[in-house]
Amino acid sequence: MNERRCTDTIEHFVVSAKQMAAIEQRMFKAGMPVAALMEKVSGLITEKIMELYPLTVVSKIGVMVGPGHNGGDALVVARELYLKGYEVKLYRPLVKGKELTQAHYDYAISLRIPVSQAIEGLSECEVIIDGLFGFGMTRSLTGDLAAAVGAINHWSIPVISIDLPSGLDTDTGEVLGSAIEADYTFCLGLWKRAFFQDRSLPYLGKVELINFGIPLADVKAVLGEKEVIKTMSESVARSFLPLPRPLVTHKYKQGHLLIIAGSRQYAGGVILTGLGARGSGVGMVSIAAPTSLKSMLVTHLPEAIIMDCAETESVFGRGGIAELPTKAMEWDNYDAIVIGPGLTLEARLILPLVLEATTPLIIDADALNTIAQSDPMTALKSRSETTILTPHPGEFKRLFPQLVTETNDFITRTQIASEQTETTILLKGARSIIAGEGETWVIPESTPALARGGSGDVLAGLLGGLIAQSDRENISAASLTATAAVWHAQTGIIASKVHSDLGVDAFTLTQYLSRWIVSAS
Ligand SMILES: NC(=O)C1=CN([C@@H]2O[C@H](COP(=O)(O)OP(=O)(O)OC[C@H]3O[C@@H](n4cnc5c(N)ncnc54)[C@H](O)[C@@H]3O)[C@@H](O)[C@H]2O)[C@@H](O)CC1
Ligand SMILES: [K+]
Repeated sequence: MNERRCTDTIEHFVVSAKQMAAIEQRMFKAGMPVAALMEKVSGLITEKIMELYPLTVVSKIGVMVGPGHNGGDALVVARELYLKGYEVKLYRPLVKGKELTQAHYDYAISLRIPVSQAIEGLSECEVIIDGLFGFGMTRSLTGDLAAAVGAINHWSIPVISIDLPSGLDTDTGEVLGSAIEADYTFCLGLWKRAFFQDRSLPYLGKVELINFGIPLADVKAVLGEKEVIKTMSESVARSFLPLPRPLVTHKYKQGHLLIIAGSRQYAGGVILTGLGARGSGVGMVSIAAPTSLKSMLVTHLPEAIIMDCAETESVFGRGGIAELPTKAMEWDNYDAIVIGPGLTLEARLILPLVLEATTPLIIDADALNTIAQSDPMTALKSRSETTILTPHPGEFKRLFPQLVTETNDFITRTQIASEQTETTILLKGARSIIAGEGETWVIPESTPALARGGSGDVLAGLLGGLIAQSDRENISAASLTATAAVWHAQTGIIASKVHSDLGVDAFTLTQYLSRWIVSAS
C-alpha cells in the first residue's frame, strides 16, 4: 500500500473486548501502572466533560459507578469534578468492586462526596456519567441494575458514557438485558467493534475517541496481520482517488465502465447508476439496457454510449434484458462492469455470461437476488477477476441465510461471506462494512438522509466508475470500495446540510458528488 495513505495510527484500528484486554495487559506487563493509566484516562475524560458542561452552565453531576475499572474511571472523574467545584453525587449499585475501584471509592467517601442509595437520588442532576460497565461487561443486566438503566433512559437528563454505554456488548453492539442510551460516548484508547454495528447506534449518541497513548506496537502485536479492522477516514479515502489526473490523457485512459441495468418495470435505476458513474469522473460510460429505455437514457446521460438490448416479454410488466448485444460482451473493452440496478429477476438470462467476463465486476441489487436463487458460492468463486458485491442487509440475508443465523456480528458475517465467495463485500448500512482480500474496513460516519430509494444505485455507479479509473495494481478492491462508501456517505452529509435529512433524494445526491472532493481544498 502506498506510504502516503497512512492508516497506521491509533484512530484507525478497531478492536474486540478480548483484544483490548490483551493490549492493556501488555502495557501493564511492560511497567505502566494500572492506577497511573486510570488517572491519565480519567483526566482526559474530565477535561472533555468540563468543555461540554462548564461550571458556569451546569453544577449538579450524577455518577454511576460499576464494580470494575469502568467504575474506577468514573470515580476518578467524579473526584476531579468535585475538586473543581461541581456538586457530584455517586450511585453505586454493586458494593463489591475491584481493588483499585474500591480504593477510589474509599477516597471519594473520605472527601465527603455524597452517595445515593437509590437511582432516584440522581434525578435532580443536570448531567449523568455512566461508569457502570465498559469492555468487561459479560452478563446481561438484571434486577436493580436494569431498573437503574431504565430510569436513566426515561429521564431527559444528558448522559455521558465512559468507554461505551453500559449494557452494550463490546463486540456485537447487542443490548445485554438493558442498555444506557447515551448522549455522548467517550471511547477509550481504541475503537471497539460495537461502534460499527448498526444496532448500537441509537445508544451511542455522539462518539469521540480519547487517545491516551496506547503504543502502536502493542496493538499490532495483539492483532497480528489477519485480525486487523480499520476505519476508512475521509483523508485516507481522498488519498485513494485517481487524482491528480495526468496532464496528457484521453477518455479511454481514464477508465471505461459498462453498466448493465434497467427494465421497463424499473427504468430509473439505470439513470441513477449512470449519474453515480458520471460523478466518479470516469472517462467513458457504456450502458446496456432494454431497448425501450434508449431514448430516455440518451436524454439523461447524453455522454454515455447506449447499447439497446432485446427485451423479455412484458408478461409480468418486467421488460428486462433478454440478450446482450455482441458489442457489450467484448469484455476487454471495459475496465469495470456494474450489473444489477433495476434488472428484475430476468437477470437470470444474462448473468451467467456476465459472470464469465474477465473484467472487474460489481454486482448489485437484482443481480444479487438472482445469484441468491442459484448457488452463490459456486457462481462467484469460479470468477477469475475481481468481484465486488454490494448487498443491503436484506440482499445479504438472501445470499447468505446460514451466516445470518450463525453469527450476530455484522463485521464477522461480512468477513466470512467474503472468504467463502472469494469476493469483496460491501454490506451497506448506517455503518457500512467492507471485507475483501483479507482487509476489513468500516465507515465511521453517514446520514439517515441516504435511506432513500435509488441511493444504492448511485453508489453502484460511483464505485464502478472509481474502480474503472483506478490504479488497481497498487490499490486493493476493498480499499477502493471503502473509498466509494466514504464518498457516498460524505456526499449525503454535505447534501443534507443544504436540503435537510428529508431532501436528499437519489438524484439530488448525484449533484453533490464532486462537492466532497472540492470540500477538502
Ligand atoms: N483498556 C485500558 O487500557 C483502560 C481501561 N480502563 C477502563 O477499564 C474498563 C474495563 O475494566 P474491567 O475489565 O474492570 O471491566 P468493567 O469495568 O467493564 O466491568 C467488569 C466487572 O463487572 C462485572 N460484571 C460484568 N457484567 C456484569 C453484570 N451484568 N452484572 C454485574 N456485574 C457484572 C465483572 O464481573 C467485572 O467485575 C474499560 O472499559 C475502561 O473504562 C481505564 O481505566 C484505563 C485504561
Ligand atoms: K460505561
